[in-house]
Amino acid sequence: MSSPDSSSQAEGNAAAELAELRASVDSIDSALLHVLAVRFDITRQVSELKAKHSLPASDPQREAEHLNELRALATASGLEPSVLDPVFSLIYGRVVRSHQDVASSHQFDASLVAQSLDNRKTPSLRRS
Ligand SMILES: O=C(O)C(=O)C[C@]1(C(=O)O)C=C[C@@H](O)C=C1
Repeated sequence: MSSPDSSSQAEGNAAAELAELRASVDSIDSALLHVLAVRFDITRQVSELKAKHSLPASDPQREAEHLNELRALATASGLEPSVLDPVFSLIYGRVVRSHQDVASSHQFDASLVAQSLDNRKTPSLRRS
């Protein structure tokens, strides 16, 4: 049987090992966050491009094809491919919403410009 001393030492070792593993998890999460921020920065440019050219916000075929490529990559990296589905469904959902928001604000801007051009055409009512 282990003495109280050796079991508290084992607990201390486990706590130290857990802290070390958590530090690794934390740095990986920071890297993930950074990569995600860069991805959203690029898809923000896609939002602008799609809004400017009135392209559809969502492209299910591109999503399906890309997800298939990623599934193959996941398998090759020893990852269970199904973990990708909820992650990418969330990412695509967010991106499509951003595309829609940017498209609406472009439409709003365009209608304000049209309105102000229209107002300029309307003869002003002058009092005689
Ligand atoms: O590639 C596009 O057309 C995008 O809008 C980007 C993106 C993505 O986040 O990867 C987002 C939405 C589309 O449905 C497909 C892909």
